[in-house]
Amino acid sequence: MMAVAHAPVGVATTVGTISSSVRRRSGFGQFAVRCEMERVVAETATRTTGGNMEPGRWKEIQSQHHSSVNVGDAAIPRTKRAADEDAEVLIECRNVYKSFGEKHILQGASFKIRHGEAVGIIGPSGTGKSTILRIIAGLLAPDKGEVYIRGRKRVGLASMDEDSFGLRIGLVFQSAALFDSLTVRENVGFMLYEHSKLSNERIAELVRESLAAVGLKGVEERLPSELSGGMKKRVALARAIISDGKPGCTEEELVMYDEPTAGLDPIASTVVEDLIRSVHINGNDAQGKPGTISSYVVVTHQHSTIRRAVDRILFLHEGKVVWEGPTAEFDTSTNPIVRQFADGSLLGPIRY
Ligand SMILES: Nc1ncnc2c1ncn2[C@@H]1O[C@H](COP(=O)(O)OP(=O)(O)OP(=O)(O)O)[C@@H](O)[C@H]1O
Repeated sequence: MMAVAHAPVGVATTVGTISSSVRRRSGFGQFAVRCEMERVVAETATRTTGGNMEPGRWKEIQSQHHSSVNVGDAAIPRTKRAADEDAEVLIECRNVYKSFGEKHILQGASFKIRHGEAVGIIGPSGTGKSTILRIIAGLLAPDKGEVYIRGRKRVGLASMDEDSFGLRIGLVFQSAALFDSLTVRENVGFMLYEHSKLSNERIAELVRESLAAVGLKGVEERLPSELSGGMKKRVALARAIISDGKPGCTEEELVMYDEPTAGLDPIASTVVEDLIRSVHINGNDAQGKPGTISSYVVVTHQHSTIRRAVDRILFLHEGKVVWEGPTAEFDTSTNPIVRQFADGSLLGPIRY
């Protein structure tokens, strides 16, 4: 079972079970920033219902989704259906605003991520895609609006003390964010060295399993500088999905990938796209074992990644979700913003 390495931001700087050698070489100067890299457990409060999307569009997406999975859905009373639909929602951003000084980045972003989904967030550069991932992960607080984790509102930032409410959230950063001075084993096992009481031998075993799941063997003692760009991304993925070794863990996991294929050649991109699919519950990992990641979100600019790795797209522009729909509809959408972006045209509503 892939599982928890509870690693909220900042806390790891004060709680230390990691071996002093690993800790020393990770470099504490950079740690406060770089410990963001791993999974973050989300806190929350109030169960909620309702949506932020236009009612018509929302119904359309729901009917597409449920027509394929719920035979005889019409016979189920409306109230039960609504409750079931809400139960599927892992993350909801409701009217989220975020500014950095005078830069108003998010301006009322609203959307939901459901159990089992593979969602892409796309949009022009600087429109706030990475910012929204950080907000979902609880690394950044919105100025206004709410984030609900499984229907319960997160208050403040993610912290070490909070209850995960049955959902672990992992974030894989664009740069892979590996510690240059640590080996692959130490990087992949970092949060276990830091936050678990497992023996070094057990952690090494879990690291090996996680690397095997992403198709890497025999690289444990290498340094990141000895890896190709594609291998670094796979190591980062292995770190995001490492198991804590506890049997019977039932917590769901959402993983968010920030530009996982940026800078890779087309073949290396395909490998990473397929790996992302393979560790999802609908896939089988590199060892042929069923994936365990419930849902994932990919921020990307790459057309190949949009087409190969995600099923539904959220298009973010000027701080809001201006279009959403199945990946297949992206190419045929007549929305002028989507058309301009898909065609890479200089003409249209998006201004640079
Ligand atoms: N901590 C911060 N302090 C100040 N400005 C920030 C901070 N984080 C992000 N920004 C700014 O917010 C804007 C949105 O950044 P973000 O990285 O979310 O965009 P993006 O859509 O992911 O962009 P890209 O596609 O180019 O990666 C940018 O102008 C960025 O410089």
